[in-house]
Amino acid sequence: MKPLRALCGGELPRLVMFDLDGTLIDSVPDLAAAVDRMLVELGRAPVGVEKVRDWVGNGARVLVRRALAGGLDHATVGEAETEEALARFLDIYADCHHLTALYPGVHELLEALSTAAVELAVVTNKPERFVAPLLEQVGLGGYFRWIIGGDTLPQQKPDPAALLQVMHLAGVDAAQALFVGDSRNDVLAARAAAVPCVAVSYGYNHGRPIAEEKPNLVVDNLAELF
Ligand SMILES: O=C(O)COP(=O)(O)O
Ligand SMILES: [Mg+2]
Repeated sequence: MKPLRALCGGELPRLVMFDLDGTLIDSVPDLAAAVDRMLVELGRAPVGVEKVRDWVGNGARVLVRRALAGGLDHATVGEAETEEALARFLDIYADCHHLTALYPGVHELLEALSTAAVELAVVTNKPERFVAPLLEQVGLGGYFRWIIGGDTLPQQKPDPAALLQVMHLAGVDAAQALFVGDSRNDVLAARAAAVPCVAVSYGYNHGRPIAEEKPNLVVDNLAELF
């Protein structure tokens, strides 16, 4: 696991925290199906998977607001409209997990890290209630000691609060930890927590190359890490 050691001062990290959507799982086909069903129920036109791919990354509430606005800028969407649509979306998405799949290399990396007794966590902006069932469904049920969702704490990424919380629970400082994500929010959260950040090139970053955010390392497949 040479690339991991190189990022953590020559030692293996003691804790690796992972983003979920776009990093471990390709969840956009299901998220898009749920967004489109919500829009149709509200009497609007569906938007399709490519648009939704660019709108994921700031949690369910922002995703729904972007869908209502038809674009990234959702400032004009009203509160009552948001609440009604969000309730529908959460209800629909709860039954919409059959298209979600693991990315290549994920299972192998998690297996290698847990064999090396590295602690693992998920830090996602996705609502917490969906995380454990999804991990179970894609065969990652047993790997993660801590799961922080987008509604677990008052703050979401890019705020570093969730990363700091997991490091505190694990008794690990920033130099012994690593964060792996796919979006600008992940790189910013890791930087604010002073944790080295690996970014995957295949995820969801509003259609922009993640290298622009200057993570410590970019990989095309997580298997490159070991
Ligand atoms: O639900 C989202 O918006 C994205 O979640 P993520 O933080 O796992 O990428
Ligand atoms: Mg992500």
